[in-house]
Amino acid sequence: MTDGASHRHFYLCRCFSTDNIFLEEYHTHVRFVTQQQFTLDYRALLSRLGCVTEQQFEDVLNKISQEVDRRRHLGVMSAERAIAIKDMYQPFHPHVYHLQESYLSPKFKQIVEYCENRNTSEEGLLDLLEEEAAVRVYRLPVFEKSFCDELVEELEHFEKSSAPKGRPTTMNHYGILLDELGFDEDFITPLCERYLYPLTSLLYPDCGGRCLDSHKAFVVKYDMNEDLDLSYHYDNSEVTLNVSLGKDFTEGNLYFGDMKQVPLNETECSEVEHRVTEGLLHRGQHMHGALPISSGQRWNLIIWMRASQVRNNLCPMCNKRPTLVEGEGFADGFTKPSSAQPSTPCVLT
Ligand SMILES: O=C(O)CCC(=O)C(=O)O
Ligand SMILES: [Fe+2]
Repeated sequence: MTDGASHRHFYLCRCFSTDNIFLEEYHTHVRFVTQQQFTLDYRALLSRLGCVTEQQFEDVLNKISQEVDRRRHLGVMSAERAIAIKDMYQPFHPHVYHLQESYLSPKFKQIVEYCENRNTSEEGLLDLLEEEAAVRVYRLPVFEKSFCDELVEELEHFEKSSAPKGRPTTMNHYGILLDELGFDEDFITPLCERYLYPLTSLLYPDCGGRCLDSHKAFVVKYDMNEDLDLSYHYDNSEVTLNVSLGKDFTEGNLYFGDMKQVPLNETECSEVEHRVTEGLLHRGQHMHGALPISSGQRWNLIIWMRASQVRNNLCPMCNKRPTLVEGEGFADGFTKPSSAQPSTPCVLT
């Protein structure tokens, strides 16, 4: 990452163990600090959503307790899995772990080259991009098809192996955490630094697009017998890239509403199609979800890109100044101000 960010220490916000706990059955996110607070805040709402009996409420409390437990141990468990994977897993296509120019679509490289020129402008870049699929959601070619096929083959091979596997996010059950599998250093980090940040700098200067310094990368998978869709949410990112890798699928469009501050009843959604090899760039706080696929299998590469300078002021998940707690690796992208760090301000325009 820029300024040697990979050697920096990153943190989580304390809200990670209390906020945004997703209750699948009720398609809603909740906050749990104490049972008393939770009952007061959510009993009536949950009962309107169908959680009526004592037993149902008890089940909800148990689910929350399991999720909180999972989150508390997540960093350590993930680091342990990464070590075990390195130890026992034999990659099928070892070369896909190292980003090469030949994996990238020539048009993508041309767009990035444009961004690196001296006389660039957002307008000039928008002319080169495929389309603005929804407000400030940009479509662009990213990979060559042959690379997408090999990457999915690699991921399927990993899925079938006996190596330990984590869950990409609280909301996705199926998919792969790419840092655990060893994609960070030679693939995701160079993809971000060399290719994506020049783009985000021009497209999202107001959301930290010029000072992105860490990421969380994962692959989500939808299958007729597994997850079909994804509920409406915002990401734990400043800017997200979502690339369709295949395989064959029908439906499963993304839909975008408004920024998370806008009330739902004032929101109109627009649907955006996934096209294999192409990526969609969007603001992390732009609410979105995925419609169910109606056949096949859909794999997407998701990169949540984060700007410590933005999130250090306001945690995007609890909307408060973050209270830092220790985490592993890039954690959730928060940093402690330190005199040892260069203090070039990231200007938000
Ligand atoms: O299924 C998709 O394409 C969207 C996934 C997504 O929004 C996420 O994982 O944050
Ligand atoms: Fe998302």
